[in-house]
Amino acid sequence: MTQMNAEPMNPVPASSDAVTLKVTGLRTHFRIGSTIAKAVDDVDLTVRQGKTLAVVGESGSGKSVTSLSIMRLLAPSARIVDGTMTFKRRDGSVVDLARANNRVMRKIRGGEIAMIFQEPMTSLNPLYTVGDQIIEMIRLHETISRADARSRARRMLELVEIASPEQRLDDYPHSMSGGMRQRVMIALALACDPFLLIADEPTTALDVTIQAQILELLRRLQHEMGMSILFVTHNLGVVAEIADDVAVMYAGKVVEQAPVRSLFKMPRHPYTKGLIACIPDPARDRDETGRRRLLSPIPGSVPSVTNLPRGCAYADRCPLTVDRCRVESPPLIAVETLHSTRCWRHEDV
Ligand SMILES: Nc1ncnc2c1ncn2[C@@H]1O[C@H](COP(=O)(O)OP(=O)(O)OP(=O)(O)O)[C@@H](O)[C@H]1O
Repeated sequence: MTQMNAEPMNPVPASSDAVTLKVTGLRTHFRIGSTIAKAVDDVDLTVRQGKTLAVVGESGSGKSVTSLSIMRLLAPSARIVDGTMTFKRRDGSVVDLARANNRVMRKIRGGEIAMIFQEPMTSLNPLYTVGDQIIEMIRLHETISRADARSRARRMLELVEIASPEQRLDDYPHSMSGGMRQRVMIALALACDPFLLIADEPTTALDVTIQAQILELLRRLQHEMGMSILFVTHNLGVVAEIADDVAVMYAGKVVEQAPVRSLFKMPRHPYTKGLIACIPDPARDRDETGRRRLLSPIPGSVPSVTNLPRGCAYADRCPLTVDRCRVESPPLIAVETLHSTRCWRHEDV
């Protein structure tokens, strides 16, 4: 195993309850002509230090807009209209990312919070060698000679298990395979030893064996570097592999957040329960005679964020809906320490 440093680079504090990022009441809306799309509407999230929070939900539920809000990389038509995003910085100070000025955000982006995407070429420039891109990233955030930055860049490639790292530094991204480019993007993201890594569907486009290798790599790097990870995915199977905590999003809201075991063992929102029932399981999905049983998909579809209902956005699809659900949107209710749900009927789930 390649190891850059035996000690965690961001040592995890004794208290496992230390929090790297706390998002409270985040609302990010888009203006489309005279219509308002409430892409993110009252999101609460907690990323614990040194832990992975997976944000899971169907397409369009607001996962990417949440991560882009944290990075403050939103499209010009988007606006953070409410909420706080409290981030603990490297120097121990605390900043509200919703209100930080652009100069502070430029320091934080890449240096303290890094992001990786589904498509590595979103981050990699095809015109520059891999080495030049990592060196430039390091020198943007640190006063360091080119030679020292190059040797750090080589160590970063070693860390992400790329063979012959010295030679690979001089390669262009297009000469590499998809899995290798993903590793380079991770090396680029981690070059400045971030406190928080936001990974937006980083394994979705890869085939399953490469996907498993990348998840394993992220787990190892997190252990060695002590960083927190916010992992965006629509795949609950991946969540089970990588997460410590899970936030389930639906129509712009977090409808349930819990430690991964509690969430799978005792989901307290009907939507989470429905998602879990959709995970293929060869043992469960056969009847007594060994015949394949059909999976039970959730009926209906997610309401449009330009026309959300007055009460719970899941009411039309939910088997537990009562009158109250259609008129009053439930708040996030704590059902246990670290476990909360947005459901009036949580006791009956
Ligand atoms: N630039 C934009 N202008 C208008 N609406 C947008 C824009 N970007 C996103 N949205 C809307 O915001 C909502 C949330 O989108 P988001 O990309 O966060 O979903 P997601 O959960 O990440 O989905 P996916 O898994 O497909 O990436 C969607 O309804 C989407 O159409």
